[in-house]
Amino acid sequence: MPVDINIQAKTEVLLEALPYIQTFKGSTFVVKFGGSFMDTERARIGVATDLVFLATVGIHVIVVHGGGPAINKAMSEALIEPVWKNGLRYTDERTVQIVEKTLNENINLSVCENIQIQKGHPIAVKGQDVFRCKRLEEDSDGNPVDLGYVGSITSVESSRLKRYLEQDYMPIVSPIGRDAEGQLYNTNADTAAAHLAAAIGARRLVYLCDVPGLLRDKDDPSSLISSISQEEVPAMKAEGIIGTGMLPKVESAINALTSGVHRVHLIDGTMPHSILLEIFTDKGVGTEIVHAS
Ligand SMILES: Nc1ncnc2c1ncn2[C@@H]1O[C@H](COP(=O)(O)OP(=O)(O)O)[C@@H](O)[C@H]1O
Ligand SMILES: CC(=O)N[C@@H](CCC(=O)OP(=O)(O)O)C(=O)O
Repeated sequence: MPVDINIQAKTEVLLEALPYIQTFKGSTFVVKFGGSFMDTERARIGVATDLVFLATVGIHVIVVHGGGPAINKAMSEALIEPVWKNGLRYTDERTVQIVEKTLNENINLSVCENIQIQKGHPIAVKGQDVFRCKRLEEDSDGNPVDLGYVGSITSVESSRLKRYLEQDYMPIVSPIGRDAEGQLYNTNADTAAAHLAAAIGARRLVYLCDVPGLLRDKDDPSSLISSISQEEVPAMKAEGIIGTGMLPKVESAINALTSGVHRVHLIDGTMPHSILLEIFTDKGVGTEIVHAS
């Protein structure tokens, strides 16, 4: 009887995934779900399916979501003009209320709903119950900045998240912090995800964005860099290859790697099932940033 090529190819895909599934079973992955592509239903459902797949094969998944475009929209409705400095939103008293409401009441619940539709077990977690912050006073180069209620994360209270993981929930966390007095702070979601990955001892940190990964020329999708070591990053920054948008991801990636995360992935969240293709195939589809050798 002739062998069905289709069945053989499908079998090969499943078998290629087996060693990865065996290796990652019981590990923790932190996945940052960027706001830039959340408005596409296909992407939202595709990402949710992949996350539920990871959880079903025994990987503990924590999602940190963004929501920049939704915050812009809510600010515009409140007649507030967004102001950005080095990729961070200037956040006054009214804006921090809008950020909190948009992220916790709108985006977070929508991400939970999509996970639930795919038969996963999400649990909504307000970032202010996890991230301890102080006012951000310096940028990443050490220069003084005044961004209002933008927070710098000082610690992560991970015990609640660990408990949720033990109970097989998938925590969905917003990027908001608070200080000891209860003041809320807006934090960059990329930075929050990296702090969380480091604190929880994650094996992988995955950034989902709206580009194929780190590109040598950001306007040319074919210039994808498949793998780099953290020690190559300073030269790429100096050459101007890593620009606004990618900068917080790559800088946070380095901090996470330095704090014990094994590997960081930058992948295209709009590409159908990019998470599965990156994690469970030999070649991957995005960029991986690995420890200095
Ligand atoms: N070298 C680079 N490779 C890829 N993207 C880059 C690069 N430098 C800057 N970028 C920009 O970073 C953006 C991704 O970051 P961002 O818009 O903040 O996404 P998100 O909101 O999903 O976190 C890309 O859309 C791209 O414009
Ligand atoms: C301080 C700061 O800039 N916070 C971000 C928080 C949301 C975020 O990071 O969302 P994305 O991942 O979609 O960009 C903001 O206000 O937009």
